[in-house]
Amino acid sequence: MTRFGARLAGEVAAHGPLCAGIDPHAGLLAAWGLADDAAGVERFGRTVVEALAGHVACVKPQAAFFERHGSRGVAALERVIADARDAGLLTVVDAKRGDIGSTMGGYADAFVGDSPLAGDAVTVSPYLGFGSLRPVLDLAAAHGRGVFVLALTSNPEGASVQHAVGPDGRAVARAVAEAAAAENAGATPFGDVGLVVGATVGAAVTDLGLDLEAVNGPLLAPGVGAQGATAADLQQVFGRARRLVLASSSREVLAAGPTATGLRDAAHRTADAVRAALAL
Ligand SMILES: O=c1ccn([C@@H]2O[C@H](COP(=O)(O)O)[C@@H](O)[C@H]2O)c(=O)[nH]1
Repeated sequence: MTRFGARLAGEVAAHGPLCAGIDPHAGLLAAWGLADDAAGVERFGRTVVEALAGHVACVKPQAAFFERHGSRGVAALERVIADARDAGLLTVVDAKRGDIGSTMGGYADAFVGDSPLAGDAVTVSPYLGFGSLRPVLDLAAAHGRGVFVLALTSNPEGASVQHAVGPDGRAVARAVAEAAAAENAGATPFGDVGLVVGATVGAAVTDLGLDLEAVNGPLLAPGVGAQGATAADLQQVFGRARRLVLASSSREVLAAGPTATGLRDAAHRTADAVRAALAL
């Protein structure tokens, strides 16, 4: 079994450091001529997978846009994940789950276990304490899957929690980064426990004393495109940790659909800009 980190490193080397989001917003569904229902989000997601398999390192379906259609929407998400698996395209299921450890075991089963909702990796929230993530970290490792832990999110509201300084004098985000680093110690080319660090966070990484190079795990960087960050911002935010960066862009790429050519061209353009900005 090849671990997630090793598989991701291979895909990034082949296709560039871009994870394309699959976010079937109501507005995008309308623009693509699709209904805002479970069938519409399924067609949307499957179209993106078909267009981008073999062209990007991974895709990131946003669970919320499928869940808003209830059980049929969840079934659509399962179908999109299955298509990606069949096409050899890595998936990061953006579910941002987090709960007390015993319940986290349920989420672990759902997203990194044997369930049809399991992709290659899942996003999780550490704000019930990093230790509450133990079930998902352990199950992901047992299945060769990955976990992306929210550290410095791309939204401005995140700072009120993530920049707060704990009793040990460390910012919350720094404590999260150090806990992830401990999970990845010694892994090559890097480990399976990544962080989410927005491309929009400016100088926060430096100001809060995060050593992202030491994390030695993939750094998922949303915010490129619709949220205003540019590829050039990645160099400033990530500095010496740039080999770990996996930029994420959803709306900007998706707006170029629904044709396969439009989606591919937009994804290639973004991946090329990211690669150039990071001097990879
Ligand atoms: O800090 C975060 C974590 C996740 N996201 C997710 O990314 C997309 C938005 O991407 P756009 O390129 O801005 O369309 C969406 O699924 C978010 O939940 C994020 O934006 N920031």
